[in-house]
Amino acid sequence: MSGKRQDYISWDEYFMGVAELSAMRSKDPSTQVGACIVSQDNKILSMGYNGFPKGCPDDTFPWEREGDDPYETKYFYSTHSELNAILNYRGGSLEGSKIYVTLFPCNECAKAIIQCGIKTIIYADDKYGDTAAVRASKRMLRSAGVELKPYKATGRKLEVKV
Ligand SMILES: O=c1ccn([C@H]2C[C@H](O)[C@@H](COP(=O)(O)O)O2)c(=O)[nH]1
Ligand SMILES: [Zn+2]
Repeated sequence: MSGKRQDYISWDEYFMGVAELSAMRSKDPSTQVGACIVSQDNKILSMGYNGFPKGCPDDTFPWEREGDDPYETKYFYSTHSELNAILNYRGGSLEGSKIYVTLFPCNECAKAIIQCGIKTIIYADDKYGDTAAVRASKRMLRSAGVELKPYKATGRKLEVKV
């Protein structure tokens, strides 16, 4: 046999795969989200997943979605995957980069994405697409000229042995 392998994964499969793998680090019992920021020349710049900030332990802060008191729900505390990926970056500017996300970014993440100069979003799931938060997100992103690309799933199962 000669020549290169033919069944290697595509760039999109690679980066969405990294976003999916990042999501597997999330402790959120209902929705695990992962993000992978990539340069224009396909270098991985940063990654993130949804979770509580440093110093806010996973075992003492609440993971509940609902409750009489919002103080005891996760929403006040969880840092979204996209924001974590942006904040995790230590290299300078993210201007012109792309972000692969397993879930379409909310309005707060959209603001951060726009302001740090990310120009393309490749997203897998859009399960909250009908909510005001995601509609507002799309409104801002479109207005700011950020390209929104649904990820075209290939159905390939990526297996890693660890
Ligand atoms: O843009 C987003 C939107 C949401 N997330 C995180 C925040 C939460 O941890 C979960 C959503 O939980 P639900 O139980 O599905 O409401 O997803 C994010 O990381 N990025
Ligand atoms: Zn968000």
